[in-house]
Amino acid sequence: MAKHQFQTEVGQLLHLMTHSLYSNKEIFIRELVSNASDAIDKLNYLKLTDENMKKSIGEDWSGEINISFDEKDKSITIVDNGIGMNEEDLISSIGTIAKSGTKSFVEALTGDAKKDSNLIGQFGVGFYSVFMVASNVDVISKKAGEDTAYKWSSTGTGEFEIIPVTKETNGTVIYIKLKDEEAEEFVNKHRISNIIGKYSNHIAYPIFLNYQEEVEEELSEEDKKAGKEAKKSVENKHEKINEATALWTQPKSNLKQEDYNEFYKSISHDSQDPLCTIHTKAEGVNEYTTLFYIPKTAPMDMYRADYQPGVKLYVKRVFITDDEKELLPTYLRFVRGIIDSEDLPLNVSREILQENRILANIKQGSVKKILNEIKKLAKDEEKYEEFISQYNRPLKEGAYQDFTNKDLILDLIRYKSTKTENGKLTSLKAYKERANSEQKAIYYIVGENEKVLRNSPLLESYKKNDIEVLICDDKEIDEIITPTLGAYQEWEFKDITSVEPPKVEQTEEEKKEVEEKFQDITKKIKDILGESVKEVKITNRLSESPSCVVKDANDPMAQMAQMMKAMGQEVPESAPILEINPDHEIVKKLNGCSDDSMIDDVSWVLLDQAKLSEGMEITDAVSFAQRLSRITAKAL
Ligand SMILES: Nc1ncnc2c1ncn2[C@@H]1O[C@H](COP(=O)(O)OP(=O)(O)OP(=O)(O)O)[C@@H](O)[C@H]1O
Repeated sequence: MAKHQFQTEVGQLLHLMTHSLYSNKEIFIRELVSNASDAIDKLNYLKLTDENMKKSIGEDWSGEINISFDEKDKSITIVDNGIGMNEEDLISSIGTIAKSGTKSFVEALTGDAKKDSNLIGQFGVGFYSVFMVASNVDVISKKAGEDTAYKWSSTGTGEFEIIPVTKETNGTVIYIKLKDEEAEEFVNKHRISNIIGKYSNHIAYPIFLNYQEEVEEELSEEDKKAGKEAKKSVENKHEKINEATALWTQPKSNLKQEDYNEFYKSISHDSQDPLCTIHTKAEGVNEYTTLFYIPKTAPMDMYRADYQPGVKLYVKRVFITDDEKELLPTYLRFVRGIIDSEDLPLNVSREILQENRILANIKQGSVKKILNEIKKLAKDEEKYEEFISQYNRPLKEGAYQDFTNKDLILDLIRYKSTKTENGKLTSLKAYKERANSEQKAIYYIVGENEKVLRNSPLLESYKKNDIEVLICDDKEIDEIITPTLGAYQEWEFKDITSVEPPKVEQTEEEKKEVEEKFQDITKKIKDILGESVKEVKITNRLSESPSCVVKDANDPMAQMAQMMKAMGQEVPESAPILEINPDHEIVKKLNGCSDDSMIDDVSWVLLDQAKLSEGMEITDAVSFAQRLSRITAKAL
């Protein structure tokens, strides 16, 4: 008898399952049935592709799931004739954490039972949900093609044990001894049938419910009159309780949204209905069916490098893989669903898949279809807000990655802007429609804090000229992606921190005159600030602020830095250009000032407060405070 300790995270998880996640307990049946169906999928595939396996399990083998219950024993048993597990599989699949996601699951728990139980499937910890209702679980399994069977048992506390046992056929038996307080609810024919009907109706294999029922003999009228007593006997029932047809093979006209929703829940483990359902049959050069869903809430692992892909590949209804990230481009990794191809060979290997032309066509068609459906969704403002709140970021990735569909994706992305308020967003199309047709550019500013961006002195001249500026406050992605976007319908994207400000009414002569007037002071400030600034110059982009900092657009190092950032490398910030406002009181007075220590202090304050207004860090906060005190003292 071999005892094993659960890995720490499994231990934590089990503790949570048994103590905290008490709402929606019924999903344990869905999770176990879905595992059984996956196990049959795997063997089905081997039967079709591996002659030895076909011989070993027999030509006539076909997958099925059997559920039985025992009222006296307070137990439910779920049996499948799928691929099964050997000792190693049992340890690695249901003892240790096979997937790194489980740790994040434990970390992501909110304490809200309903939300937390919704997380269960997303992290692939489905099996453990059984401990919400079980006091003891035995998993008896024999791997197809092997001789020894094993029994895994656990009470869901610190450890589990595995022993060899005898079992004739391949597959897995899950014996669930229910906690006393759960038995009444779940050891019940109607309850089990309802749960299966709700979550597992379209599992592609038959699910049978086996139970015993006491039946009374039907008496004839004569016998009744004669007072004969009806004999009672116990009958063994074997009833199919699901449709057992792959949902996506049915014509759309036969399916209700309700059917689609339940199927979605069974494949995604999400407890919410999907935001959008896209069912397509493609006929022509390639024949295939796709059924895609967009979840209401983005999958928890969307920003993890080891995210689980959400699309399963089938060939002629035979499951091939659910672990292929190439089925859709990475920016659509939130999409859930299936692709079923009529043309791919059954024995496709991963290598073949990656360079397969048929699959490439399917992928291309699927992306177009999904993007067009999102475009349709955009017509419903409320629904689209919901969508954008979850998926604006992956769409931005798409505009960067997917050159073919860039224009379509740009139409789907939404932005904050100086002309939107209260969390409302704008499309680029609407931006363009609002703008003066002479503008011919889309202006934007990037940073990490919306409030700082909205108050940036750099916006002053745009406001004065009634030019809208996009507020890109998702810095991590906007900073890399926006400069690479090029143009939207011929209007180039322009970063306002590195382009000339919009024109103000000023002749060349007037400009020259002002520059000459401030020539000495700008030189003095540059001498004081030294390497901290690249240049100091007079600007006409400001109205209320005395100064601002901008990037040097023509600096080849700045372009290089942009490229390095896009490749995920750390880049040292290069010195900015300090621009000062000749119409501002401070600058005017500074120009006539003869107190050198005052000029020194004010020069640094002009630089530091301009940096602070852009949300940048200043090098020496203590000196900044001291300078302000000195200036204030003199001014009083
Ligand atoms: N009935 C079964 N037959 C064969 N293997 C099984 C069975 N049940 C579970 N397993 C194995 O145990 C693993 C863990 O199952 P679990 O339900 O915890 O997660 P999962 O099914 O991989 O993920 P998810 O719940 O997201 O689908 C499975 O991946 C599978 O390898």
